Amino acid sequence: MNKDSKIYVAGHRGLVGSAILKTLQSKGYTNVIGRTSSELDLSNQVAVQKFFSSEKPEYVFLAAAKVGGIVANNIYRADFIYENLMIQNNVIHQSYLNGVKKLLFLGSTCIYPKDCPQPMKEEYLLTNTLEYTNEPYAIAKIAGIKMCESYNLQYGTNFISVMPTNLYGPNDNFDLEKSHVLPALLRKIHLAKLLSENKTEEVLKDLGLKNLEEATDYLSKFGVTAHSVEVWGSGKPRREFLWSEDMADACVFLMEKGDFKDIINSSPREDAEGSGYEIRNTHINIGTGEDISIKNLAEIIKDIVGFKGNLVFNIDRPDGTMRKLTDVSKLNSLGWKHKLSLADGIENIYNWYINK
Ligand SMILES: NC(=O)C1=CN([C@@H]2O[C@H](COP(=O)(O)OP(=O)(O)OC[C@H]3O[C@@H](n4cnc5c(N)ncnc54)[C@H](OP(=O)(O)O)[C@@H]3O)[C@@H](O)[C@H]2O)C=CC1
Ligand SMILES: C[C@H]1O[C@H](OP(=O)(O)OP(=O)(O)OC[C@H]2O[C@@H](n3cnc4c(=O)[nH]c(N)nc43)[C@H](O)[C@@H]2O)[C@@H](O)[C@@H](O)C1=O
Repeated sequence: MNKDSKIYVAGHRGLVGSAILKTLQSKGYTNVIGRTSSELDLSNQVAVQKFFSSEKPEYVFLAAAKVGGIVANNIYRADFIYENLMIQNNVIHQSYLNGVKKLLFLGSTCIYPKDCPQPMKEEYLLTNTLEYTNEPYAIAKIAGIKMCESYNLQYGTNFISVMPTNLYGPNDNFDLEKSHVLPALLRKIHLAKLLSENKTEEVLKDLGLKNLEEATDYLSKFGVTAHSVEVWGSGKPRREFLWSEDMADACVFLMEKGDFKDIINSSPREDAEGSGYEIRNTHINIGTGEDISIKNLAEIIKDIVGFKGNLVFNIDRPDGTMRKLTDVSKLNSLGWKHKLSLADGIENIYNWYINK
């Protein structure tokens, strides 16, 4: 990518897209474009066709998607598979038709089997059954990986798929029901602390409500009181967390590196001799290679926020996959490693949240 190359960041207001935009701008890229979902609905084939043929981006970061935590994935199953397939089909296909030089597709580590050997290597894709709570989303992401691979093989495109671990950072979704664990726990524990200190005005401001009774009623649905905070599941599942700006740095690093073939270790497939299908690994993991139990995560957040009450584990809520630790040796061997520790990241995001 040259500093004046036309770069389209799809989903530039989201957690990852906003971090990619910031990283590109700080590195001196001057021709970065974005569209909100109301300006350009990426699930609309005609609108995406018009956008690509008029704007002709040279590079594409595909960070627009229907995203949510375990419960959102489990409830809105149709929306997660439909919207993600539509968005990625439109953007990947138009990128091919319009001669995009390089595209980076963001998948997720939920593409790996539910009981995957740990740490999860790239080659474990499609070796066993998926976790049920996010199966529709994972199937859409696998379709995206296979789409990039297939276009590379058939049309000689330069499309890379990356599989990030659980991410967090500025511009995350803090909805108490639909968000991921880290922003949800941070907000719940923060609100419980405010309740315990009788900071009514701040509680109402955070929730956008008018009276304390309404607020306590609402918070009780999420197990948030002045004395305790509900944590979903058993607390035993382990997750790996990466700061969104480290994620963005890895994405830009990979886009600045050579062709996808230089990045994704190519080696002949044993089962594809003579077919022309010669790329074994289709994607690359992005993570820290370190994980933590949800119970420990909640305790760290509690310490950082300064809440003195209890954590209550609600086993009527799903645990999901018990462990999904990424093997990041491929990414590390290319020369990239994450910078921010989880404790520093939680401090950062808590400061961001209370000052936003
Ligand atoms: N968050 C995480 O922990 C993880 C995320 N990922 C992947 O990373 C990528 C980015 O996720 P994240 O930043 O967290 O998601 P966010 O929900 O924060 O942002 C997604 C963005 O996508 C845009 N978008 C959604 N639907 C449409 C549409 N129909 N048309 C146009 N734009 C649309 C939204 O735009 P607007 O704001 O304008 O409405 C939004 O800004 C996704 O592919 C996700 O699957 C992977 C692993 C973990
Ligand atoms: C990134 C990844 O994110 C999703 O998968 P997930 O990792 O299971 O998502 P999660 O962050 O929502 O939960 C992680 C763990 O944490 C527990 N947990 C405790 N208390 C809360 C809580 O208050 N909220 C949430 N959301 N989870 C909680 C929760 O029960 C689970 O055991 C995919 O659907 C898919 O989107 C995907 O790719």
